[in-house]
Amino acid sequence: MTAEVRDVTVRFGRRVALDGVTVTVPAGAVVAVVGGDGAGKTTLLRALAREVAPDAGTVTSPDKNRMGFLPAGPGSWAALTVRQNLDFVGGAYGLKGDELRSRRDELVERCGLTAAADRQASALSGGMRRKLGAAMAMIHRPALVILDEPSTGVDPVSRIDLWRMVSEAAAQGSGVIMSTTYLDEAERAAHLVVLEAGQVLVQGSYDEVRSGFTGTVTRSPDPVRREWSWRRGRERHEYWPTAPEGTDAPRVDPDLEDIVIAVSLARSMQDAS
Ligand SMILES: Nc1ncnc2c1ncn2[C@@H]1O[C@H](COP(=O)(O)OP(=O)(O)OP(=O)(O)O)[C@@H](O)[C@H]1O
Repeated sequence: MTAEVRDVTVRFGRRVALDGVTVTVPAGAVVAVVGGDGAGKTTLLRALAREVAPDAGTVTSPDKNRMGFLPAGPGSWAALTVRQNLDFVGGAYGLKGDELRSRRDELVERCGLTAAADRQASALSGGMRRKLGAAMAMIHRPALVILDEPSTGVDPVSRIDLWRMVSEAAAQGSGVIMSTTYLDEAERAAHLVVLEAGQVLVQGSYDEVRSGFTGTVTRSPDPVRREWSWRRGRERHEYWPTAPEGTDAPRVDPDLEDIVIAVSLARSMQDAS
């Protein structure tokens, strides 16, 4: 195990950002954290990076110099070029000379920024800047890589670069935890954690999450209970915690998006009742 939060609660004033959350990041694995706005993703990552102290529970993570953290903000210095940003953080982590240069050049190439290597970070697109920030978090091959929405704003082709970097870091033994709003991306992770309102709704491998899902999802242009339905393409999907009633709409094999929405709907209906 590389890092873990166990029964962690974090409060900001009266707001509970994390409520009894337990998540483990194994060495060599990628853990994806998904959840809506305000679900607690950033707080979970900041707790692991030891930027927020828990009000209850325990956080186990490596020393600061064995972690790499891409925060929710820009994650790089606007006035420095791509190469200078990487040199600066690499140097801060003790890399120097040829080792630093070759690791920097490798990462510049991996994240598709070779043509932009001498451009200031302020002149990069939002997506390029996220990739640079992710590269900066990995330059020293840390035991734990923490990435807060590295792929937000990154185009679909560049997301492949980013995913390759993340997979390589895990293949070399780092534990990686990243938040993402893209559920297809989360499906690729070894382990996924779905947060809502500071609590873990479900977690496990994609197969575990799928096999633990109960109920039925149907599809039709006209759902029977609109409040239990959501748009998917031209139709709507509808969740039935037990068997469907009053419809012979075809069933669908739910993907992660269906599962996350269905489980959140069930939770919010339960809270409302
Ligand atoms: N520094 C803070 N001070 C006060 N409240 C905070 C602070 N940080 C987070 N919160 C609150 O804690 C809750 C969880 O926030 P967090 O940023 O962890 O969620 P998130 O899942 O990352 O959301 P988003 O995707 O919108 O960033 C929210 O209600 C948020 O308003």
